[in-house]
Amino acid sequence: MALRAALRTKCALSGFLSQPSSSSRHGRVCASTVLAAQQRSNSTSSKISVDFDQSTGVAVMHMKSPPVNSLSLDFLTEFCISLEKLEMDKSCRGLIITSSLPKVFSAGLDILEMYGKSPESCGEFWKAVQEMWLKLYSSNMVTVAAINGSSPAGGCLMSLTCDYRIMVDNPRYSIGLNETQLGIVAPFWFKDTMANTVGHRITEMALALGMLYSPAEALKIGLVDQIVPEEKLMSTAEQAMAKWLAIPAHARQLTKSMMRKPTVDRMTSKREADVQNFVSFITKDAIQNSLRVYLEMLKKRKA
Ligand SMILES: CCCCC/C=C\C/C=C\C=C\CC(=O)SCCNC(=O)CCNC(=O)[C@H](O)C(C)(C)COP(=O)(O)OP(=O)(O)OC[C@H]1O[C@@H](n2cnc3c(N)ncnc32)[C@H](O)[C@@H]1OP(=O)(O)O
Repeated sequence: MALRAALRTKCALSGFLSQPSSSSRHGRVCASTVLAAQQRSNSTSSKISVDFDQSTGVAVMHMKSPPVNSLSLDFLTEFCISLEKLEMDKSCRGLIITSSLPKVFSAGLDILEMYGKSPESCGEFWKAVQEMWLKLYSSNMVTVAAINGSSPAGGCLMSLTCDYRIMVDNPRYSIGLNETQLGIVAPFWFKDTMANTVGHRITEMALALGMLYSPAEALKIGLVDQIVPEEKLMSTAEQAMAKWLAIPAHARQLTKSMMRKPTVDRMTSKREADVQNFVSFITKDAIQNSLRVYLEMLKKRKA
């Protein structure tokens, strides 16, 4: 409810995909300049910026929340607002999600939202995570993840909700659902999303061991669809997008829904219980202790 209220308030306050301003009142301008301006629009919030090209119907969402694009409540709220607005704009048919930060696509859920927080805060946070997943996994747009850095846990989940994943081929980057390494358990809908992509057995091993894969390994198991050099990432994403957009929209959307609906329905039917499960699990002393140890390890690794 809090997320929905925040979405309503923010939507009302901010103009999204701000109308391109015509510069004609400042005198004569080149027609192609005006056309280009009319065909592109930009929206920026503190953690997300969106470039929308009306000539292609494709928006690029840049995650820009240093240091690691962790999915905090604020980040998720902004993310969902941006997504909802794009979804409502009938001229937007495709979305590419990428990171503006070097080396990191997204570090996954913000651990500080789960550590030392009240049950109420944890519950609100979890609802926002559910909302992000639901919106992305059932989006009518073609969604492409352009993964230009590490993408553990919730970052991997975000990528998995997209229709197509392209990752930069840099062995320093990794991707996977590594929750067990933090002493926590990926919820059933994280597991379902991964199993729908790479199959049951690979998911079982990957989750149990908290596996993080290099781009080449991720390609091998089908966790990503393509790996490319960094400089080719966006052009490859645009090419993939064009291929998906060439399919008649109703046929593509119905097929997507047919493939994903059982997973979406399972989650939505258990949504409340899932929040309760998360809150009671994450606030346990033993789990809080595991998160503390993991946070300390992250800090030590840095030192
Ligand atoms: C049976 C019932 C089950 C019910 C369900 C119950 C529970 C499910 C619960 C939760 C599911 C959670 C999914 C998640 O997403 S958990 C998050 C997992 N994420 C990670 O493990 C990533 C950790 N981070 C890293 O590995 C690296 O930071 C990374 C490779 C992403 C980047 O490395 P880099 O060297 O560039 O940066 P660092 O120096 O490591 O980090 C900089 C800074 O950022 C802090 N930080 C990193 N990740 C996070 C994060 N996820 N949340 C919050 N903060 C993060 C890091 O500590 C550094 O901070 P500081 O030292 O500068 O203060």
